[in-house]
Amino acid sequence: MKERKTIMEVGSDGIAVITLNDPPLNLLSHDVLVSLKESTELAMQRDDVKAVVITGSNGKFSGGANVSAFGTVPQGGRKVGLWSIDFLTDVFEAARKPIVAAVDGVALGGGLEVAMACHARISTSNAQLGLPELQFGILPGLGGTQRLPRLVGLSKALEMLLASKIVKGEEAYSLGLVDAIAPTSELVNRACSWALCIVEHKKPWISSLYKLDKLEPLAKARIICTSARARAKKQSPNLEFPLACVDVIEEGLVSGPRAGLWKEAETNEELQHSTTSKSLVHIFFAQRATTKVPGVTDQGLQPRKVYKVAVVGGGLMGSGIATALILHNYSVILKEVNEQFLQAGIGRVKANLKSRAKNGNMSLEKLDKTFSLLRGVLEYDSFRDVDLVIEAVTEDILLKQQIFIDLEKYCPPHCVLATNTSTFDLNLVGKRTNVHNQIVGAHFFSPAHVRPLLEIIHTEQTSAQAVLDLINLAKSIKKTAIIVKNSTGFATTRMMFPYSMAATFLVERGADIYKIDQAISKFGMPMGPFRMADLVGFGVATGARANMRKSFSERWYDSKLMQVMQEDDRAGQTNGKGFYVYDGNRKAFPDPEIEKYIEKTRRISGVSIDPKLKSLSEKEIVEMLFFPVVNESCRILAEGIAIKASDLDVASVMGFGFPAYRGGIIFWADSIGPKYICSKLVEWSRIYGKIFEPCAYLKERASRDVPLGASLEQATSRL
Ligand SMILES: C[C@H](O)CC(=O)SCCNC(=O)CCNC(=O)[C@H](O)C(C)(C)COP(=O)(O)OP(=O)(O)OC[C@H]1O[C@@H](n2cnc3c(N)ncnc32)[C@H](O)[C@@H]1OP(=O)(O)O
Repeated sequence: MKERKTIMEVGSDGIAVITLNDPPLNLLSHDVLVSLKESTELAMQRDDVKAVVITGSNGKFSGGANVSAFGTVPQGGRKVGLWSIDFLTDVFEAARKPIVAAVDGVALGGGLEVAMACHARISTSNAQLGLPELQFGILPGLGGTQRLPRLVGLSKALEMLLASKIVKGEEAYSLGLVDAIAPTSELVNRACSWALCIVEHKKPWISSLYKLDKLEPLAKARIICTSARARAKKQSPNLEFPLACVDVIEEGLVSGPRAGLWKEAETNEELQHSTTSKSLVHIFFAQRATTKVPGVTDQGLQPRKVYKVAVVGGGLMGSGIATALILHNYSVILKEVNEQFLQAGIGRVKANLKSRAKNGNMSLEKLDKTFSLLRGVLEYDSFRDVDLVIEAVTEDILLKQQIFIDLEKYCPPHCVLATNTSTFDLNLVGKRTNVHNQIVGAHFFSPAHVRPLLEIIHTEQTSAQAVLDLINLAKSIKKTAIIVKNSTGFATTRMMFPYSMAATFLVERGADIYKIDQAISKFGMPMGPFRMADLVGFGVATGARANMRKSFSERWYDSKLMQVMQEDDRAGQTNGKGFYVYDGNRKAFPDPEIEKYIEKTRRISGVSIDPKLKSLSEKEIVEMLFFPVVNESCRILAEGIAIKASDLDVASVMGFGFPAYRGGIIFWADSIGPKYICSKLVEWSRIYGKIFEPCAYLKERASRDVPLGASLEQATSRL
């Protein structure tokens, strides 16, 4: 028998408790909404029902609409406004009996919209409430754009909507989004009592849609909308949907909430079919798919509990990693080689915490408590009871090898031994040990306590348990992990090297540094390759570059530009002079002087200006920088280094800031088509050589017009 999507129980007090019942998240599928409608109508008809309480099974109210159904035609066809206006507004909110929401767990998107259409809301203090629809490039579609501003005020609503911000129950209460807080064990009872109080006129019966007290006067509201638009444009100049969100809210303020509801429904109908929304939905699922790892997560293994972690090396990476760990309540030992380095490392961790406190993300009391989880050491003696070690010293293979010899000697047998490297072959790192099954790569991105990606690398010999333990640790420190096979540069460093290489290749042949950076920023990257090189610093990653050059010599373009600049004491943002010059506030300015370094580099390399490359359009610049990245990503897939294409999408977005609304590198490439990309690479490789030559995987997919993101099985089934 088909399980019912809502369960209704009528108590002796005359309250019908309707429970959304589609675990784990009670997503609002068509079936769930139909069932909610039927149960609500039944409750309204029954004479023994005085009021209704809506709640969710499995400790969760609802995670909102099922986003995998976006853009598809729902069962029974699509009628704009069917659920938002015909049901939630005209049946549910207009009901003759009061309805109270009892919110635990999550009430997100459509889930919160159902709760806001109720006449009161009781929540637990830890419940998570929000309208994160904009993270999918759509607007709330069940009246959220109209009800949220009327419950919490326009400014707060815009802040929550435009940033997809989720608030906890306590904050929701202080904002007026919920009417009372109750512990989980008493939640439904409290909601029932509240509903009875409404029936007995002891509590107000409020329709959120017509609430006025929180709304700013129209003239002020219009100013707020105008500045919200300006902020949204500045923050995401390529995106239309944040502006559409403000328009829809404003329509409701100017012409009334019902007009706002219609505009919301019509706008959403369009947005759901947009490429932007499809790309963002893709990234959402791609991110969740990263930790489904054949041979690891399908083996019935349980992750071991990690109590104590050691970090070797207190430099920028090590201190960032240690910060990330203590921020998530791990006890951490930080090891350095001498007192001076140790104090510097500890100082960096403290500075990281202080900067969080300064930004209001942490109280001073919490800072002290968090900092107390860190202990600095100079010897390995205290490594005897650690569960996991992360080595994070400079990219020096001999040093790393020595450290792993020591780790084998001092750490317990179960201890996972991770190396934070961006390029080195793990077998080389552990070459002089006998613990290859425990060695795993943990490639963090700097600053490690901020950036959300972790690349986990395994060799043929790494045990599934070690990988699983690290996946689990990543989850607990809120990192998205992609799992890849051991090789030089792994997936992330390798997929991006052709990007900066192509950029300098073009500049040496006449393309303008600042025009390149501008084109790439306009495309949606946080900054262009030269501004990025300045930020990272020229001296950083020299060891990594040398290693990459050795492994990929046949398609490596060895530009001397940075070296020439370094010889003249230009090191990037750190010393105020790189491809840009910087003022005291770290503001970057183009520098005409740069031309002399480029000319010197041209003389060294024997390269001359190419008129075609000197006058590239912005579109051509984007293609010449990113198509080589697509090409290298194809090699990575062909060699089985990444498990699936969507992992590279996640890596490009979370590791390098590739715009999520383009879906990640492979998704974006497929939106252009492998045929076009391959034809361009063929054309450029004929003129400019190996660095642009398309690989066999790309050529083969292009010739058969099979998407690059299709798995091998999918690709084969199209034969
Ligand atoms: C009409 C409306 O206005 C439109 C909407 O409602 S749009 C949807 C709004 N809702 C959201 O944005 C919530 C998105 N989901 C989340 O943020 C998180 O999943 C969560 C906080 C609810 C739960 O997090 P967590 O417990 O870590 O579980 P998580 O792994 O993310 O999700 C569990 C499973 O549910 C799936 N899932 C979660 N939310 C989903 C959604 N809204 N639609 C479809 N699938 C969803 C995940 O893909 C995952 O599937 P898997 O097990 O096959 O990998």
